[in-house]
Formats: sequence, C-alpha cells, structure tokens
Amino acid sequence: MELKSNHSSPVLTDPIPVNNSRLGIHSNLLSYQQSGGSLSSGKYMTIPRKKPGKLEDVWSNGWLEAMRSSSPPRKRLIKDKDFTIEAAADDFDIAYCSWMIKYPSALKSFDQILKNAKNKKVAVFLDYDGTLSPIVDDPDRAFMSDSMRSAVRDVAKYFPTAIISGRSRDKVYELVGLTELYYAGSHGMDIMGPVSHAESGDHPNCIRSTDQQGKEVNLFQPAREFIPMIDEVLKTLVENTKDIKGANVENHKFCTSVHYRNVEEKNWPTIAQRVHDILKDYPRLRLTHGRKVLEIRPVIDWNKGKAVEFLLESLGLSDRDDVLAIYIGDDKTDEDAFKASKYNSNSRFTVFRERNLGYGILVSSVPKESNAFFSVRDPSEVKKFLKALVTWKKFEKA
Ligand SMILES: O=P(O)(O)OC[C@H]1O[C@H](O[C@H]2O[C@H](CO)[C@@H](O)[C@H](O)[C@H]2O)[C@H](O)[C@@H](O)[C@@H]1O
Repeated sequence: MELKSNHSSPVLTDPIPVNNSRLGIHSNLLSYQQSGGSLSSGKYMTIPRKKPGKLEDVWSNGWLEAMRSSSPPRKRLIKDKDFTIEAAADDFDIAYCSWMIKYPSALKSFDQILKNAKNKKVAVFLDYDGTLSPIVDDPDRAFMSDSMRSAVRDVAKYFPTAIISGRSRDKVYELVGLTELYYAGSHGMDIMGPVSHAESGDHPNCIRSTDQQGKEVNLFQPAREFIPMIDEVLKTLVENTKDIKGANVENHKFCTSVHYRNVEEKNWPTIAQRVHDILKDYPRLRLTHGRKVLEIRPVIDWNKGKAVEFLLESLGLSDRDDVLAIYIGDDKTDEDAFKASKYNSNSRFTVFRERNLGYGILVSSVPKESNAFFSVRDPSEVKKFLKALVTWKKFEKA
C-alpha cells in the first residue's frame, strides 16, 4: 500500500487485525465485529457486555506468556535452599555474544555506519522509555539525564530528529523538554511535525497548528475519532483494576497503558483477565504488549513505522536515495519502526533493514529477536552513539 493512499484512511475496514493471534485478541471477539470503517458516536457503546471470562482466556490466547517474557531480568537466578545466587555470567555472556553476531554493536560498527552516511541526509528517530531513559518502576519518574538531554539537543542541531513514543505527546515533550525536535506520541498516532513539503500535509486528519513557541506546525492525529472510546475504556480500566495492588493505568489520549511491573506475579492472570474482559466489548480496540505493560489502542493501520514514514515524507526526505534514517528503540512497538518502508521512484524499500537506506538499532542487554540491524546495550550506549554522530558531523563540517 502506498503511503499516499494510506493517508486517505488509516482506519482499517476489518476491525480485527489479520494477525490477531499474535496480538492476543481472542477469536471469539470476531462476533463483535461491526461493519464499515468509521465510528458513529455512541454506536460502540451499545454492544451488550459479556459475562467476565475465565482465566483460561488469558492462558489460551498467549497473553500470560507474553506478559512473562516482557522485560526479562538480565540474569537468571539460581535458588538454593539457603540462598539465591545469580546464574553463571559465562552462560549469559556466551548467549549475548553469539546474539551480537546477528545484531552487531552500533558503536563497534560506527565506521561502517559513517561510510554509508557520507554525503547523505541523516534523520534520527528515537524512542523514549528504555532508550533515552532507563526503565524504572514508576512511569512518572522515568527521567532522562541532563547529559542525555544535551546529547539529543546536539543531535538535533545537525540532523532532523524526532521522538516516537508510546506515551502521550504532551507527556513525552514534558519529559524531554527540547523544542528543537519533532514529537510523535501515542505510538505515532499524535504527530507534531514540520509544515509539510509533501502531500502528507493535505490529509483530513492533518491540521495546521502552532507549537509551544508559536511556530507553525502540522498536527496529524489519525485516531481522533477514538478519543471518546479510549476515554471510556480508561475509566473502566481504572475502576476495574483499582483493587489490584501495584496496577497503574496511564492515559495517552489515543491509547492507554495498564502497567503490571509493580503487581505481584501471582496477580498477573487477574489483571490480564480484567483487561481481556473489558476489551471484549470493544472490537475496535486491540492490545499490544510492551515492557511489563499492556497497551490498548485503536485498530487502525497506524504505528511507529507509519509515523516514521509520515515524518520522512513531511521532511521532504521520501523518494530520495540520499537519505539515511536511523531509528533507536528497545520495545516490541519499535519493531514496527524497524520494519518501516519508504518510497523511491514509486517502488517500496524497507528503510531500516536495507542497509543503505537506514539502520534500526535495538537497545537490549539481553538477546532477543528483532528486525533491527544493530544493537546497543542500554541508554548509556545510546548516548555514546548520539555523541559519536555529532562528533562525526562537526568534524565533517570543519
Ligand atoms: O514507546 P516508549 O516511549 O518506549 O513508551 C512505551 C511505554 O513506556 C512507559 O512504560 C515503560 O517505562 C516505564 C518507566 O521506565 C516502566 O515503569 C514500564 O514498566 C515500561 O513499560 C510508559 O509508561 C508506557 O505508557 C509506554 O507505553
């Protein structure tokens, strides 16, 4: 599907994604399908509520397995009757080293990246949590360090730079606090980008607005019509999880997150089942798994990858060979961006897997399958990489 035609309506005509089993949407939800691609106010609220499901639901649809495998601990713990010790580092290190053959270090491969970046327009896309800030227990305290902020500020001086986050755009802007960047919140469903060079600016969901400094910008919100539904679900989620100690529901305007990082593992089936029961009434919403978080979002053909394509187009960087896009992210939702495509002379190219169009860099200190090309261990290595990019550019300019 071409980017242009995509922009005409990102709302999927089939409300259940093709790969619903991967997303953990139970097949019996198909009976709730509504026809047509648009929502009329209140229509989705009349669906009768089903009785709460049984815990087998969340076992059989793979939710619990996905919850357990999200954000695995760095080292295995071996339990002895008297004490607990960390598993032999050797085993882990061997696994990590062999994984790095497939996903080489972006720092160690820096020369290779530069070789490709030479004479090209480089654009930088950055995820926030786990990439610019370390993962912490309290999502409201996921601050980035001043040194990271200054590295990102420097990158933005030399390259068009955007933050693409699962958080709401306002929240991620508040955490990053840099005016020189573009921001895409709610997994790309809320983009504040440049006043467009391209057709992306003509889309009905794209309106002219002004940023915090009064500068003219394009605001692209392809899931606008879902706001009342998300709002309603948010309230139900808060109400239905309030007795689960440690559960935390976050509002991202176009999507919502249910955190279970601070919930005792024995209660994970309960939180999963409660979310599952609520989603049964909303066939136009789907679930994705993040790092100890269940993310509920509209079933639209839009994600972080589409946001990257949209921003490349808005920046006038689509349909060109002399562009190198770099995307750095740590989470499952960043995989959509690692798979992003761009259009060149009417053909489609994968931006990040194709080595000469862009690089996806996965932030991970544990081996995991990814569509990224390179890897870095943690946010401190992200910072080193960003600083190296700036040093190269300064040197190139001198
Ligand atoms: O796309 P991102 O910017 O990476 O946002 C994804 C989610 O990030 C946040 O949650 C994650 O980080 C928290 C703070 O370190 C951590 O407590 C949580 O367990 C992680 O899942 C954010 O709070 C979520 O709403 C985002 O969906």
